Amino acid sequence: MIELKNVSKTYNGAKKVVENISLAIPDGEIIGFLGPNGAGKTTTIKMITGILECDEGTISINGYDINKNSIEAKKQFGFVPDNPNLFLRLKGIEYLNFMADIYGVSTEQRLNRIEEMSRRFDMANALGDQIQSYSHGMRQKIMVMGALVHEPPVWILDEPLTGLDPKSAYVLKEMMKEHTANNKTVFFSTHVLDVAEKVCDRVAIINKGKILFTGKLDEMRNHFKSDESLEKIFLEMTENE
Ligand SMILES: Nc1ncnc2c1ncn2[C@@H]1O[C@H](COP(=O)(O)OP(=O)(O)OP(=O)(O)O)[C@@H](O)[C@H]1O
Repeated sequence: MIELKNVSKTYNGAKKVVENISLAIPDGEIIGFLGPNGAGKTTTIKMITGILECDEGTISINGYDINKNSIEAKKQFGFVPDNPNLFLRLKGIEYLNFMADIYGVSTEQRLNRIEEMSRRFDMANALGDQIQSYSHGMRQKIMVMGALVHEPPVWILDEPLTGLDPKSAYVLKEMMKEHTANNKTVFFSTHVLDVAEKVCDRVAIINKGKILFTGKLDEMRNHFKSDESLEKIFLEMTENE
């Protein structure tokens, strides 16, 4: 469970790019964070994960405040950033062991977990190579594997499906479903409506830093039909596919 209460953020004291957001992201459902480019998705995710501090409001993850009890809060989640070009000089396996070390995963647990994820993502033969030799999709997959190696209850993923080949996207979607079937949390951002429609149980729609809608997808469609400004955003997100 992730809870945001009255969260706001400005960069350099300028206009608020996130304005008074309140959101409850429950367990047991895949929640899509949907909005056009520049809407404030990444900024919000950076505040949830403690990379940025919010100017106002509070954020908690499974009850731990990300700013007041940050270590406990950070143990609760795995985070996949939108840019997978990180730790490029490490070999895949070195990166996974590094992440497992940070989160105190035992040797036996990490072996099982790495074996399972590399089989599902078809990465077993690449783990001995440096990440800089990987394709974009492979870099994304190793980031996902690193984020999930400690089996966090809460998954936070920023545009995780962009650039993944169809098979890997399918695998990740299946993993998200399995995770929420175990009553855990999956929160991921996308600017592509089609992705949200294929994966999410519920969506939260953000535009210009404000939450415009939260609810189920069929409710969203009805909402779009009856609201001109939402319809415009809907079109923008469809065009971005
Ligand atoms: N470091 C920064 N300094 C100043 N403004 C920023 C900074 N980072 C983001 N912004 C601005 O904040 C707004 C929200 O950006 P953000 O990256 O959160 O949007 P987003 O919804 O994730 O977009 P995208 O889908 O393009 O990634 C944008 O107007 C962006 O230009």
